[in-house]
Formats: sequence, C-alpha cells, structure tokens
Amino acid sequence: MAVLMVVLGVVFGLCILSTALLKWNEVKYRKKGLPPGTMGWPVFGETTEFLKQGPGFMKNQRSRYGSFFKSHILGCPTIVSMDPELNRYILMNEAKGLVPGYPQSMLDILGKSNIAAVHGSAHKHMRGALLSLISPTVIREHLLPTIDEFMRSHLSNWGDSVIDIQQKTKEMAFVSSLKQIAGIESGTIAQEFMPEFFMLVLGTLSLPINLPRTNYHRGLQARKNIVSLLRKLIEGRRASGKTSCDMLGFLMNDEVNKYKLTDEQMIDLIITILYSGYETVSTTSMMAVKYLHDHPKVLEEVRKEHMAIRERKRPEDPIDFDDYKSMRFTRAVIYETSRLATIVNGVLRKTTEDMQLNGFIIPKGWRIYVYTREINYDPCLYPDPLKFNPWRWLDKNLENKNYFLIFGGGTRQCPGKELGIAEISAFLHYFVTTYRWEEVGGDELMKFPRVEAPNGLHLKISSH
Ligand code: HEM
Repeated sequence: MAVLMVVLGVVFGLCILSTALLKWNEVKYRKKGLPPGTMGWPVFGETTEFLKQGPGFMKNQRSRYGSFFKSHILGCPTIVSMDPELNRYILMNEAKGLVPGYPQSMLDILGKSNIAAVHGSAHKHMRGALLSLISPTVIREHLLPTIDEFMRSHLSNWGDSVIDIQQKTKEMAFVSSLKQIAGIESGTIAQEFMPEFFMLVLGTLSLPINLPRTNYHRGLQARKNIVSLLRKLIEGRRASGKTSCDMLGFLMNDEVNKYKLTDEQMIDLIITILYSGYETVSTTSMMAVKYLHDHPKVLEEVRKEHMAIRERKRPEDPIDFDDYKSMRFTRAVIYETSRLATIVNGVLRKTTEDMQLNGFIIPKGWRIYVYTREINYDPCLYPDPLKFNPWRWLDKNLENKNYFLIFGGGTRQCPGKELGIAEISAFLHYFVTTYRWEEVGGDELMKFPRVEAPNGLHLKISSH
C-alpha cells in the first residue's frame, strides 16, 4: 500500500511538473501579435513530435491553428507557413528581411561564402558565378558530354549482381559532380574525397556541439580536409599554368570568367555545388528506380523513349542535348518522383528584424519553415494525388504553375534544376537500356524527415 502511494505521488508530481513546464514555455512565448500554435517543452520544443509524427504533426497543427502557426522545432522558435500565397510572398521577399535560415551547423561546415550564408549583393555575385558554370549552353557543350561519359562507365558493370541502389546513386551523384568540377573521376583523389564528403554531409545535419566524436566535430574536420585538398588542386593548376575545361578551370580563368572569386570563395562555391546536388539527385534517382520497378507500364513507356534514342545511334555514341530535350516522358517521371516522394519538404528562412506577416508580428531571428510538402498531395492540384502517374505532367504545363515549388521559388530558386534533371535523365537512360532489375525484397523505405532506405535498397540486376 505504501509503495503504491509513493508511485502515485511520484506520477502526480511528474504530471504537475510537466504541466508547469509546458505552461511556463507557452507564457514565455506569449508575445502580443504572434500567430497561434504551441511551443512544447523548454529547449526541446516540439522537435520529438515533429520528427516522430512527421507530416501528421504538421497536418494536425494546421487543423487546430490554421496554415500559419508557431512552434519550436529543431532548436528554434519557428513559424510554419503552409499557405501557398504566403509561401510565395516569403520566397519573393528576401530584400524585406526574409533571408535563408538554415541551421548553424550547415553554415559553419559549408563555409562563410556558401550561397545560403550570403545575402544581397554578395548572394547576387556568388549566384551569378554559379549560373555561369551551369548555363544551358555550358550544359549542352561541356557538362552533358562529361555526364554521359561518366554514367556510361559508372553503370558499365552492374550486370548479374546484387547492388544497393542507394549506395550506387550516392556515389554517382558525388563522383559525377567531382568530374564536372575538376575532371576527377577515379583514382586516389576521388577515393580520398568521398569519405570526407560523406562526413561533411552528416555534420551539416547535426547539433552544433564541437566535442570529439560528435558528427559536428567530424564535419568540421572533414571540411578542413576538403578545403586543403581543393587548395592543393588550385595551387597545382596555377603552378602548371595549364587551363582545364571543367568548372574549376573556368573559375580560375580570369580571361573568360567575369566573376573574379577569391580562392576561399571558389572553394566554398565548389563545396556548395557538391552539397546541393548530392542528396537531391541521388535520392530522386533511387526513388525513380523504385517507382519504375513498382509500375511496369511506366517503365515500359520510359524504356520505349530511351530505346528510340539508342536506335538512332551507334552503341558508342553519347546522348546529346537534342536527345536530352526529347526525353519528355523521362522528365515527367522525374517530376512525378519528386512530387510523390517529396524529396524536399520545404525551405527555411529567418527574419532579420521584427516584421509584420499575415497580420502577425514575427520577432527578429525567428525561423520560418516554408513547408511545401502538402501542396504535392493536394487533390485539387494533382487529382488522385497518391497515384504515381507521370502522364499528368505532359501537356498541362504543370511545371510552370506558381504552386510548383519542388525546386523552390523566388530569388533562391534552384539554379541547378536543369543540371540535376540532365544527370538523372542520363542515369535513367543507361540504366533502363542496359538492365532489368528485381528488388531483392523487404528493404524499408523512410519518407520523413528525409527520404532514405536505412539499410539500403537492394536490387538483383541482369543485363537487358
Ligand atoms: C533533383 C534535383 C534538385 C532538387 C529537387 C533541388 C531543389 C532545390 C530547392 C528546393 C532549392 C531552394 C532552396 C531555398 O530556397 O532555400 C534549391 C536551391 C539550390 N540548389 Fe538545388 N535542387 C536540385 C539539384 C541541384 C543541383 C544538381 C545543384 C548543383 C549546382 C543545385 C544547386 C542549388 C543551389 C546552389 C541552391 C541555392 C540557390 C540560392 O540560394 O540562390 N541543386 N534546390
């Protein structure tokens, strides 16, 4: 009896303490003019609910508080915006103080000059330099041939084996970028680079606690090593006096390049390119393979498109820009994959000063989560939204609609969109024309907060 009384007493005490803590945190953030919503626990906020319930948490909060509510997630007081009109306004108005709001660990590891860390004229300059490296002309004349050569060799010996397509597409996205940036494809530099880069990526998604063995600490160390590798590469090229026909060669060539970047800026830009195209391209490629496997009719249509291209060519001929432009159905598959898998849930901004938004006052330094995921499943915009139906993208001009935010919008809209689509298209070209595949089975796929196969996605591959 006495034990039961003690247990009941402890439970009762804990209940009172929890209620008091939750109440205290609500009162702390009860400023006049803030949007409705809850702030959860001190320090942790509602991060656990957000990560555990994922999209369900967002939908639940929206049904209680509307499309514009406050929360405390991932270490920051945050406003979540799920309102399409407001989302566009936020993305279009960086100049009014709505700047990128990515986590500190990401900014520290990607560098002071990385594109998400700079605003105003510095952003214009870095973005201009990047766009000059990946313009449609450069894609046509330099990047597509490089990508073609890479995909051909990367996919050349997958036949009659079991592969982990997640691992393969990750390596593919990374090494393909490295080849475009510095002509490096295999050999010791790529081998040295790859584990460092994977460590850097992990670090950007961690809590910024700089203690030995934390992912943040390892990420910072990986950045140091990558910077030193790139510095050696730049110095080696300068010493040799040769010009190279790759992104680094163009950046270093003052005669043709009007954006004069310092070595630090060049290095941060290269890290930005590697980082931004890595997870987006690899995950979309993996998920496209998954959806094609599950939808034989779509696979048949894609294969028809790519076989028609091959029939016009000798086996050794690369795909060119006209071939790429003719891949209309493949483009539709890539959009449908991005929509249904929602590779990017939204983008982050923060306020540089107190500002009025949607009739509320948002304090300086608060994060704004422009949460675009639900648009992808809106039955008014995409009828039968849970169906994988690439045909919906043909002839309807869906990619030019103002609710199409798969590649972001406004001043920060993805500059790598065409490059990313070209890479995935070239990958699919060689994959569907060379191989047939079966899932080995049972691999788990997670869709939130990131799309990933925690134990890999294994395929049994046979030659076509
Ligand atoms: C399927 C592939 C891709 C998807 C879905 C994608 C998606 C996005 C999205 C949603 C944004 C907006 C971020 C924001 O507003 O804060 C963005 C920005 C960006 N993307 Fe991509 N991306 C892809 C491929 C690439 C590639 C291949 C590159 C390589 C150059 C790249 C480079 C960038 C950069 C540098 C930014 C920041 C632009 C700025 O802040 O001005 N992306 N991307």
